[in-house]
Amino acid sequence: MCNLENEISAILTKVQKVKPLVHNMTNVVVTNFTANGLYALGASPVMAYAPEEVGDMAKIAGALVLNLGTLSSEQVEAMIIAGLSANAHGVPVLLDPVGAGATKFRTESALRILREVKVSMLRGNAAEIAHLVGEAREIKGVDAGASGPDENTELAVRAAQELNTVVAITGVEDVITDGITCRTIRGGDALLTQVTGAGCLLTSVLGAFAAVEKDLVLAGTAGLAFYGAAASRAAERTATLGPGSFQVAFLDELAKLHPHSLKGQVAVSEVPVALISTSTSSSAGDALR
Ligand SMILES: Nc1ncnc2c1ncn2[C@@H]1O[C@H](COP(=O)(O)OP(=O)(O)OP(=O)(O)O)[C@@H](O)[C@H]1O
Ligand SMILES: Cc1ncsc1CCO
Ligand SMILES: [Mg+2]
Repeated sequence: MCNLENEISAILTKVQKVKPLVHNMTNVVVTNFTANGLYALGASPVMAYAPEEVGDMAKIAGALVLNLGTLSSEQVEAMIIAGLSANAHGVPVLLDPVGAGATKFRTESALRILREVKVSMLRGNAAEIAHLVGEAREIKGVDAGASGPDENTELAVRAAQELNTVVAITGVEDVITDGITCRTIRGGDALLTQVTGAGCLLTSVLGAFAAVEKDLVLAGTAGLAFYGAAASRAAERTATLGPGSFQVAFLDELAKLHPHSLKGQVAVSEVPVALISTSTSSSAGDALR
């Protein structure tokens, strides 16, 4: 498993070297945090929304991130223009279906984008992803409800197979899968749930990793692992202070990430997909502890 750690670390180094341009069509709540988080990581953010320009911006980006957090029908149309341009130019498209399941418009818009655009990676909390495959799970606005199974490997594999994309489900434990390879990533800190946009920034960070690595399960594993490591380190310093201090420390820790930052902070496990489809999953040992 040392090999996996080396491969993951090399992707971080590549992000820091290439500084990929990430085109974000995101929500009004998290725009500034997303830009600052991408800068901290070493990437270049740009936000562009006008239907007249999104096609041109998407084609020069390293990745396009579509986030439905404060969507309007006009924005969905612009996202489809951007997505099709990205598809035509080989630019990976990431979708964050914020609040899917909370309203019909959100669920239908996410499904429409998945139908009309080739989405490379879908990242959401368990409730959002569940609603996209017709499984009802408690969702409170943009937050996953407390109920539901602890493990999301089965849901992630099913979603990846049915929606034909790489799926990342985040929560206490993160999962990433293309329906064939499946990994869980355990790290981070519950303080992330008290900072708005921790999930939205994560999707954009995954965009930066996808921009430099074609194997999207590997890119996603790296993005999830380093994001968790930065959060764990920030929480070590600020847990007694609160979410405001944590948010600032988290940006600082994203900027300090280096290839050895995962040590002792994050556990990555391979989960055999054959076991997932027949029963609830079982993890096959920690890879990075
Ligand atoms: N209880 C927890 N303990 C540790 N890390 C967590 C916990 N809950 C979520 N996270 C981490 O928080 C980050 C955001 O995931 P989350 O599932 O909360 O996204 P989200 O619901 O889409 O967030 P938002 O919509 O507010 O941006 C991920 O890195 C995830 O691993
Ligand atoms: C709070 C909130 N509402 C719509 S988007 C958003 C940011 C976190 O998803
Ligand atoms: Mg979210």
